[in-house]
Amino acid sequence: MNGIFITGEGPEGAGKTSILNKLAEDFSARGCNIVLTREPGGIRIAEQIREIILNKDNTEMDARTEALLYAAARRQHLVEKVKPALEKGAVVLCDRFIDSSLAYQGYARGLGIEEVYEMNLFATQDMMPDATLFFDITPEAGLERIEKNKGREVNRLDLEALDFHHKVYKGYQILLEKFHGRMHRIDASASFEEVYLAASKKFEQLLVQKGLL
Ligand SMILES: Nc1ncnc2c1ncn2[C@@H]1O[C@H](COP(=O)(O)OP(=O)(O)OP(=O)(O)O)[C@@H](O)[C@H]1O
Ligand SMILES: Cc1cn([C@H]2C[C@H](O)[C@@H](COP(=O)(O)O)O2)c(=O)[nH]c1=O
Repeated sequence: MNGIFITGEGPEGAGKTSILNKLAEDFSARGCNIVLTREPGGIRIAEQIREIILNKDNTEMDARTEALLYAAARRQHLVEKVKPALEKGAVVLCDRFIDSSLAYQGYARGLGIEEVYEMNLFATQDMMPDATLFFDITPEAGLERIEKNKGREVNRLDLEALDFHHKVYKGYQILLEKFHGRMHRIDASASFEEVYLAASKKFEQLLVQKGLL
């Protein structure tokens, strides 16, 4: 593939969406071909699956059903949007990807990181991101930001107990070790300006290395 596939990961309220939006805006202005997208979603079918997964009324959803739905949305999004963009040499910037499944379904839901990884590799045909920016924040601090953000709709996973969000955080720490070459930790507890500076520095480095900037 000619482009580069970069994902943003982290617990709820880490600031991923805000930072990725600004990266896309600023680097597009510098002439980069940025495709900003998200998971679950980014295309029609995956947005429909998102509605099912995140609907607050779907409290009876089984953990494996949940994991399979995320993987199904991922598959469709990858073939329909991500791969074609990469083939055209774009910088694909995706808000969450496989690591979310490993942290949330694999570790926090207790399905097993390796089991969920295997199932997702079937969905992606072994495709993984080139690099991942991990926005590191404690669950308490992230959830506090979300509470202050009155405009944001609360989804089914936000409503999980604090213990679940602690497990998600622990899951991500395991992934940081497992994928230390790919995942780049960014301290997301700092001010927006400081977090953006750290993220844009790393992002720029990745694009330069790939010859895309
Ligand atoms: N560094 C920061 N300091 C304080 N508030 C921030 C910071 N970054 C983002 N915020 C605010 O925190 C809230 C959550 O940010 P954002 O939606 O970008 O996080 P997120 O990681 O995408 O969350 P989620 O994954 O739960 O959707 C927003 O109101 C945003 O303006
Ligand atoms: C891709 C993916 C996501 N999740 C969870 C993480 C969040 O709680 C929601 C997505 O909401 P956001 O506001 O867009 O961050 O879904 C997950 O559990 N597993 C996944 O693979």
